[in-house]
Amino acid sequence: MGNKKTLEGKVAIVTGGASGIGETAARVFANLGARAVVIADIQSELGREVAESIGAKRCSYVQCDIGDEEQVKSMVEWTATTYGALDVMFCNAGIMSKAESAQTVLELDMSKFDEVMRVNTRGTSACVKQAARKMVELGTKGGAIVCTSSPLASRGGYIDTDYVMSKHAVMGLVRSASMQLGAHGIRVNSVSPMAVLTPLTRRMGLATPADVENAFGRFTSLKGVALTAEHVAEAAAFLASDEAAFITGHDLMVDGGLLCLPFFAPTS
Ligand SMILES: NC(=O)c1ccc[n+]([C@@H]2O[C@H](COP(=O)([O-])OP(=O)(O)OC[C@H]3O[C@@H](n4cnc5c(N)ncnc54)[C@H](O)[C@@H]3O)[C@@H](O)[C@H]2O)c1
Repeated sequence: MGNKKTLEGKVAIVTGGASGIGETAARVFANLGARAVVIADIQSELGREVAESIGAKRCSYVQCDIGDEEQVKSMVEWTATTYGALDVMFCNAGIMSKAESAQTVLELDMSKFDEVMRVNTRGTSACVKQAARKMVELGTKGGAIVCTSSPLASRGGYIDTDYVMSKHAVMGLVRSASMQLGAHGIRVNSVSPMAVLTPLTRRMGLATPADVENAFGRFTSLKGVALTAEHVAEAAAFLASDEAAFITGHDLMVDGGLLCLPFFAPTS
C-alpha cells in the first residue's frame, strides 16, 4: 500500500470491525486518511481495544447487533450526529455455523440456518438500507457501500449450505441496491475473499497459513502469495474510495484466480 490518502476526510462505518477482516479494514481505512472510523460489533471488549489502539480521535466503538435493525439505525444515526457525515459503509460482519455442523442439505439444522441468515442476509440488508437512507438524507456526495461476500456466492457448496445461500443473497442485495441507489450517486459493491486467516477460519479448524495452503492451495492459480486480511481490506478500501468513482454493482474477487480455474485439467 502506498502513501496515498485515498479515504482522506471520509467518515466510515465498519461492521464486524472488532476482529478479522473488519479489524484490519478499520486500521487500513484510518491509515488511508479516514476522518472517522466507527467499529460496529457485538464483541465490546475487543471492539473497544481496537478503537483505542487506532486512537480515540479517529475511531469509536459502537455496540451493535446487525441482526436488529433498530440497533443498526441507532448506530448509523450516532455516527452521522457525532461526525456530521456518513461517506462509507463497510457491511462486513458475518458468521458461519459452528464447525460441528456441516450444514449439508440432508442434515440442515434450521436454527443454525436462521442465525446465519439473520446476521449475513438480514443484518447486511439492514446495514445497506440504513446507511443508504442516511446518505440520501444528508445528500452525501460519492457515498460508497461495500459488502463482504464470498467466491461461494458464485458456486454451490459441498457443505455450509446456509452460509453459501446467505452470500448468494448478499450478491442479490448488492446488485439490486446498486441499481436503486445509483440515482442518488451511491455506489454499492462487494469484495469476495478466498480463505483468509481470521478467528472465523480458526473456528473452522484452519489456524496457520499451512492449513490454508493444504486446504485450498490447489484451487488457486496464483502461487507464492498467501491471502491476508490486509489484501481484503485494501480491496474494500479501493471500492470505498473515489478512485472507484465509476464502479458500482461489482463483486471484486480477491481469490488468487480460484473462480478462473477450468473444470477439467489437461489429460497429457
Ligand atoms: N475469513 C475468511 O476466510 C472469509 C472468506 C470469505 C468471506 N468472509 C467474510 O468476511 C467477513 C468477516 O469475517 P472474518 O473472517 O473477519 O470473521 P471474524 O469472525 O473474525 O469477524 C467477524 C466479526 O463480525 C462480528 N459479528 C458477528 N455477528 C455480528 C452481529 N450480529 N452484529 C455485529 N457484528 C457481528 C464478530 O463479532 C466479529 O468481530 C464475514 O462476512 C465472512 O463471511 C470471510
